[in-house]
Amino acid sequence: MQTLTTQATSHLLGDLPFLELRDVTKSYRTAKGNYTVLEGVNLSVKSGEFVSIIGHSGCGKTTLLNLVAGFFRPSQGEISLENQRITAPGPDRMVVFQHYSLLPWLTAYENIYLGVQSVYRPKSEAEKRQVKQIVNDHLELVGLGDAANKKPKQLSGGMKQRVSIARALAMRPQILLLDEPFGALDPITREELQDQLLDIWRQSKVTVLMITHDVDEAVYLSDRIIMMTNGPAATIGEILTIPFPRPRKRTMLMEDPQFFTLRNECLSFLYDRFALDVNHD
Ligand SMILES: Nc1ncnc2c1ncn2[C@@H]1O[C@H](COP(=O)(O)OP(=O)(O)OP(=O)(O)O)[C@@H](O)[C@H]1O
Repeated sequence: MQTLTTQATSHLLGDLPFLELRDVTKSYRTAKGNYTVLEGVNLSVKSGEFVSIIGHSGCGKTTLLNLVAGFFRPSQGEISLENQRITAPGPDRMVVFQHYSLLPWLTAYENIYLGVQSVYRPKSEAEKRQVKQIVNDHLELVGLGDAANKKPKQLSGGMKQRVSIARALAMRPQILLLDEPFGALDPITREELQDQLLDIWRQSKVTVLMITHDVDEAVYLSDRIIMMTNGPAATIGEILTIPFPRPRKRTMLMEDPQFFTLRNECLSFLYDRFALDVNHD
């Protein structure tokens, strides 16, 4: 077991604190007063780690991701990346949403180019060539070199999501924040993209924080699964470490009894210990 855990986490880049959430509370101001979504969230993520967040709808997963992205500030507590407090969005933290958010009038290439040039602001011809190279490299990375000149309406859902991931990665972020990235895709495309995401993650060594509602997906992809309690004032209820070595092979994992033990731990957390009261008013 010890060997397995060491193998499984050997891709992590050091033991220094990377992303840290300390006593994070977030309240929204509403017409009925303050609504506390998250309370006392503490989390430490290592560089290169793949962490998934699961929890019932409305418990505050997107709020948590938005706080790390810097779209909002915590009401209390603090979030830091490499000991620098996060106070605003930045190219070191890129978000990929469920619904692609590509500009429909631009090609796949142009969608990525727009983001990259806003970060690098190339002036000389050499810098412009470098930016073009970065865009092409990332289109290749997600296997879309041939679709560079297609507009979003000419791409499938899976291809659009790959453009979104390429666009985010092309900014060379330290953290990739994925908000249900495969939620809108059919099951086969979803599995293909999960495998592709694992390849990309291994190549880019980016740290990933991903929200998902799919327990199998979380167990297959993650180093750790963060399980959120129900809101209001949700917090981290439990953290599950996934000990499978990498690279992982889906077919082998699906035959491993430990896969089902881990999956059942998540399901029991969600549907026994933190089941939603569907009969509430
Ligand atoms: N800007 C806001 N103002 C007030 N309330 C908000 C705001 N944003 C989110 N909320 C509320 O905070 C709670 C948590 O929302 P959030 O989107 O973070 O949950 P979630 O776990 O990501 O949900 P889902 O899984 O359905 O996407 C919800 O009750 C939501 O209505």
